[in-house]
Amino acid sequence: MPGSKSISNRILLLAALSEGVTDVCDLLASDDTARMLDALSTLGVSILQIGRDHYRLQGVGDQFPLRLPTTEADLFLGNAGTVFRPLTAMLALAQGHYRLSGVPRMHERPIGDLVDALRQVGADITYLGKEGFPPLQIKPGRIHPGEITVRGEVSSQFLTALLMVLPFLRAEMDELPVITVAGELISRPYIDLTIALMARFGVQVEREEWRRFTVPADQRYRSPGQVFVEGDASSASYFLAAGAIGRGPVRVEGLGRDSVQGDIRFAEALERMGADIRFGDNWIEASGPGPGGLRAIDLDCNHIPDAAMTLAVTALFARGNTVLRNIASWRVKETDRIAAMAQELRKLGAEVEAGSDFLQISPPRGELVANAAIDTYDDHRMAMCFSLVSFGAPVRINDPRCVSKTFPDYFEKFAAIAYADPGQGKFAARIDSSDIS
Ligand SMILES: O=C(O)C1=C[C@@H](OP(=O)(O)O)[C@@H](O)[C@H](O)C1
Ligand SMILES: C=C(OP(=O)(O)O)C(=O)O
Repeated sequence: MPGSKSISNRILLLAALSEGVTDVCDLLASDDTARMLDALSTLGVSILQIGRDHYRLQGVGDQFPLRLPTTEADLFLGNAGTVFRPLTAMLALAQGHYRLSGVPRMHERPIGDLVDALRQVGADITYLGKEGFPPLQIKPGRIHPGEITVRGEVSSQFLTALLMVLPFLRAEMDELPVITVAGELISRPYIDLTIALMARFGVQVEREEWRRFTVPADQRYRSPGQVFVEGDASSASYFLAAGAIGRGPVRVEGLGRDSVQGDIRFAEALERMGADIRFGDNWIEASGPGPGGLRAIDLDCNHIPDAAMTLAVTALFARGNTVLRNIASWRVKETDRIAAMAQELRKLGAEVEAGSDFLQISPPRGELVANAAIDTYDDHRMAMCFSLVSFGAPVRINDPRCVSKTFPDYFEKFAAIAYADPGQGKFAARIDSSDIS
């Protein structure tokens, strides 16, 4: 598996904010990590590419207030939530003038909760377009330590962003910088991931439940020297589903039973659907009962928002009605994923009910509709998920290159599992640069 997007971008940011030199190995090569690398080097962080997936960063050091070598920059951050949100927090604390923008869809993805939270500690942030959304203008603020309250129900990335800069809100007296979460906190495993990676860079977060977070004074980010990025658990979900839908086995390498990524729990969902899952230290393997042998599932997906999309397409191969609950955050990601998923599944003959925060999917009574043209809405996960349809019927996937957000050679790898076992019947993939079928 290619490196985890969530780990890659966190490590790059933490390395940039550390004292010392960090060697980052097995970094994901994709649009989202390119946005982070470009932004950090524009901001004056020295980054050396040593090998294809190996980068050396010289951190700007831990200082209060935070100062970056570049004090004025216009940053284009694409559609990368794991870049836009954390950099907003970092630059709000830095004493400079920065403009942050992205693709049109990024300008429809909310950021108001994070901006409100940063303003509580003196950040100077202006909306350049619609109130509550990028693009943003950041100016030197009068940053002071204090209590921050942030809402947790739109995206966990706001809390992640605040946690990562919390060591820079160092109190001058006894007061500790504290973050309190208001309302429900969604996508919680990503917060565990943030805290685990901060610890690797020498900063221990203390928390009471998932409500109150603090960094005891005088902890600074220090480079761990060398860090390795685990394989991406969300990317693994497509291959594990392939193993479950076909007979498999399909083995993914680069992550295993002790993964720090929440999406590893996708494997449990497949198991509940009837797949056979095995874990090693550095691999996961899925095999299945074959087409038609899986059972539908009713699942609260709050903890696996990305991998849950893979379940929606796997549901086409399962007996019964699959219900995916607690997925309201899908509406503000790369596209409105609830609407997009419902629309495209229906093209295959599935019966789909889409609610504000759930999807119910019943597979077609007979065969899947053959040669449906699936639209991908510039959403990498739509393209990757719908490749699984090919286990049941030929399918065309429009604009497939959107996979470059997190997995540029996805279809080449997917085709490789097809060719690895031609005995599985009608399954074959044809790829050229503009068209996948
Ligand atoms: O922190 C992260 O790395 C991520 C958090 C999740 O977003 P939300 O917290 O908005 O659900 C997830 O969907 C995204 O792909 C990556
Ligand atoms: C939601 C996703 O991305 P982002 O990091 O841009 O939020 C995703 O990768 O599914």
